[in-house]
Amino acid sequence: MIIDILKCHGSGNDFLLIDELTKNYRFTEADRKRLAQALCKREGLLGADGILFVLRSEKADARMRVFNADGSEASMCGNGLRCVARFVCEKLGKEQLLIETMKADLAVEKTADLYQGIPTFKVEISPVLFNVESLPLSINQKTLINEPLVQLSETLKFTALAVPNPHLVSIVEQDVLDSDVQEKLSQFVNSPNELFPDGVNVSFVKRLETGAIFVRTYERGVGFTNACGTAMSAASLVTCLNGFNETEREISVYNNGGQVKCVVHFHENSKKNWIDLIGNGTYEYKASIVLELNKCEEFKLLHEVRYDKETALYTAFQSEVKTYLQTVL
Ligand SMILES: N[C@@H](CCC[C@H](N)C(=O)O)C(=O)O
Repeated sequence: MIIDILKCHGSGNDFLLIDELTKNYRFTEADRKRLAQALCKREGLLGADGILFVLRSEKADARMRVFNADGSEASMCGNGLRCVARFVCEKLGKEQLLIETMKADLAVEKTADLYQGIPTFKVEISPVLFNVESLPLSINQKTLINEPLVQLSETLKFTALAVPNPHLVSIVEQDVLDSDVQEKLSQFVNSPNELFPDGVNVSFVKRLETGAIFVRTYERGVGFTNACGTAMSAASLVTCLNGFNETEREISVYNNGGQVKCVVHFHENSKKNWIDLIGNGTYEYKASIVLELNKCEEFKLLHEVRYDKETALYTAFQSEVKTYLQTVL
């Protein structure tokens, strides 16, 4: 069969988007898993952090399913949702949409360019859950908010939250960021272990200045990525809880793939808490691949159309971010 692929990224967190909104591919669950494992391989012809399947929805404008590079399905993907927001907005000729995801229907909209010429989208990250069962995290307490988790570290403090995919966030200093602590700890919690039976996305956060943070994430099912949208949203919220940033105010979140903005809407007794994640949805190329679904690894690339202009604009933005980061990290 022939499958059309759109290669896109949000903050350098890159995806293969497959359109099932206007095309009838009819994948089984096993096909989706195999496609993710085969097409996302970095040493292969395509390579990506995950696949975004865009489907029809009965209750929203479209539905997004996200599969990590290892074939596991995630409940949410913030950077991916921005790419899906752009794709569906352009298909339907709209600027505001509702996208169905595994656990919530989320509002997305086109917004002012983050940097000249960069298509920018604001997406809702919710629900926000602190009860440890929602990750799940197996400890004898209801929540873990800026507290030690001695099984992982004797010195670091962690916050565990689901937005709604699971995140473990620690605010650290530069020496810890420069060390191999994050990699070792992330590999442990993402291998069979009793603390996080389903694994967890692990983010280390460095405070840069008021209203600005740097976030690096080891993603469940992938490894270190340039950026993780739900992690940057979760990290922004954690810095508000720690009193470093303020809710309802824009926070610049820097990452190894660029920068996004987050606005945290969180109030202790509020019925609904959420985070606005604002950033690019950049297209890299369109391609068609030929494969047999039971032999996904053996696919052939038919042709490619590249989006050179917008890719170049994003690269210019990234160099500005890198220059800034060299002065603060
Ligand atoms: N990169 C994503 C999150 C993708 C899913 C994650 N690896 C998980 O398994 O929860 C994002 O931008 O949020």
